[in-house]
Amino acid sequence: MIEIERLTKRYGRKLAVDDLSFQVRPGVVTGFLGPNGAGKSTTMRMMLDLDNPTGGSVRIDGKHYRELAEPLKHIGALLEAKSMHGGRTAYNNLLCLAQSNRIPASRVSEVLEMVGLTAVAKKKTKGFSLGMGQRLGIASALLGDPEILMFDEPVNGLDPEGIHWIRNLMKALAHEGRTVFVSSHLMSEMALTADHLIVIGQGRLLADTSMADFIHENSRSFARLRSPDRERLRDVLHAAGFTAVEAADGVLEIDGATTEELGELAAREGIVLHELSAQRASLEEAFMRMTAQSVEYHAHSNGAHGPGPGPVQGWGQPQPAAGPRWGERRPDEGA
Ligand SMILES: Nc1ncnc2c1ncn2[C@@H]1O[C@H](COP(=O)(O)OP(=O)(O)OP(=O)(O)O)[C@@H](O)[C@H]1O
Repeated sequence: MIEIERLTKRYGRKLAVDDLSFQVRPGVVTGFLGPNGAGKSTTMRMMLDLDNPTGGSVRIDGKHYRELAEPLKHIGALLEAKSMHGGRTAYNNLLCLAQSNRIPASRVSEVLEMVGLTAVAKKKTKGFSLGMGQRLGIASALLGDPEILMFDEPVNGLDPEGIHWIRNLMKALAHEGRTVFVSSHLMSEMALTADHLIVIGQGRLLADTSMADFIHENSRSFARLRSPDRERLRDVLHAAGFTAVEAADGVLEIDGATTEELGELAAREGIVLHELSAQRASLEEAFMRMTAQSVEYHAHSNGAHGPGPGPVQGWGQPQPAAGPRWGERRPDEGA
């Protein structure tokens, strides 16, 4: 278990992490999300005692990192900018780490095998590809067989097979009862991997919730109906008390009705349907709605980014209906 309490980090005038409190629990994969510059890496560095907090604390299994005698046996981490000694072989890089934590040398071969690097164990790491470097970083995280694992952007540089492998590895580690904390910019990947989410924006906690609730609370769900008899369908829906909105492709979109209700209504009225489908936003859309107000860097473009944000129900308080999204201009930015 990782416990973050009132964690704060200030760099000069920049408040990178702002009074952040949350816990990362064992047995599930917890995703760590936030727009660029939200403070994720700073938070992760403070978790590993690589950066000193301005205020607040991090506890790893109830202790501060520096109180852990052999930290690799408690927490293993893959950080984005993991530095390995390029002049050493993969094996020797891991052996040095193992020796400093009184981990038997036999474990080095074991973790190299686990990450698929046995064949290049005796090669110097300076020639490693990004993907091989990631695998070696993951091997170093697994070295001490720790109960807590932290991965910052683990799929960076991995090919589809590698992405599949790391996804299954994280799930398996969580299934064994370990604490798994992972950050990623790849929303589709996060949606497939994480059970729980911690979302931050501008250093502050925006959400601490299950994946399912996050998507449910931050997205519009509606039904799509397509019929060659659209006008009559619209009248029938209206008479039944449903509001149908016509989308650009001529499909009717109806909020607040189940596909069962709508299908049965159409059948009763003898209306042919060519499509009847339930629509639910992706994690990416939900994330963009949730974090719209806290995106630090905005690209200047004409912003072709799918459906615009509608009213959002946040955590106990209503969020602004339509904030700037990635690729959009903020109202105060002028032409
Ligand atoms: N050493 C530093 N000195 C000054 N400012 C810093 C330093 N490290 C981070 N920051 C600032 O703190 C904020 C948080 O940065 P951080 O790298 O933690 O964000 P992040 O969520 O990991 O971003 P990204 O998704 O882009 O990796 C940013 O505004 C960043 O510019």
